[in-house]
Amino acid sequence: MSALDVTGLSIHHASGREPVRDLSFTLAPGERLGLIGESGSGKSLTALAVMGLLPAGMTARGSVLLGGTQVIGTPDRRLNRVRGRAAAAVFQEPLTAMDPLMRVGRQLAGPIRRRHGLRGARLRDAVRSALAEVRLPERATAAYPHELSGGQRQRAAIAMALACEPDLLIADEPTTALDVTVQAEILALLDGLVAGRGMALLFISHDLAVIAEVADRVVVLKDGSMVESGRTRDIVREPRHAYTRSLVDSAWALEGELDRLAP
Ligand SMILES: Nc1ncnc2c1ncn2[C@@H]1O[C@H](COP(=O)(O)OP(=O)(O)OP(=O)(O)O)[C@@H](O)[C@H]1O
Repeated sequence: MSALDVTGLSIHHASGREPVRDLSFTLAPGERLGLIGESGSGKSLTALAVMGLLPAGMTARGSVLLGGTQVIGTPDRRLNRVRGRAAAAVFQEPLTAMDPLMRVGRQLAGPIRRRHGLRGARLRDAVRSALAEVRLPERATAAYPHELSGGQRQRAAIAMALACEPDLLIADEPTTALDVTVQAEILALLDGLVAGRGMALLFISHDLAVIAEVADRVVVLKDGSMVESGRTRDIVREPRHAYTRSLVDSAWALEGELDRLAP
């Protein structure tokens, strides 16, 4: 069974607009797929539709099979049993997933307790090892989210997503708000965690260089439609669509610029 099977997904807005049109892609267990496109191309709405979390006024048509469960048209209370286990998400701004008034350790304890039924000292140990897994120091347990740096907050949000032991991790621009060194650390962390746990990964970014680092295959979105898909290596070497070519050219131009400035 696929970790995710999206067929003919369209997203409609009450105004009559269709920000995502007829999108299809599949993710096998343990596979890593990148979704790339410029701002407004429909990447985030696709991620939300996969989780059954579209904002009010938006509806999805087509089919989204998440771990074998049809997401489209399924009531929230049933999807709640699927979310977390079949898929968990991390977003650009980790604070969206965190309660600003609750210490990090307690926030992490919630999903761990629900998933594993642990209490007391065993729960505290599990929280400690979840923090260690994302390379956060033990003292982060007692911190409020605003007391952590942006990179540390993203690590905590990743730990919360992983606490549910999902088969699929959806990462929507998880490094975009971070500075370049921290970005590289978070990417390396995600890479190791996804490999170590054998999770599938849907990685969303507007940055081809970032996608190339983590994804085996890529789907290119433009104005809500897929213009190209294939193995990342093939797409970087031989883009077929003019839009993909422009993404590849600008990624190489940046690389060239860095080479030129190198001592
Ligand atoms: N809640 C909403 N209500 C109305 N329109 C929306 C809503 N969310 C997104 N849109 C519109 O849908 C389109 C796709 O948005 P989406 O956020 O999926 O793009 P994106 O590719 O993720 O862009 P970015 O990289 O900037 O996040 C855009 O035109 C956006 O303005």
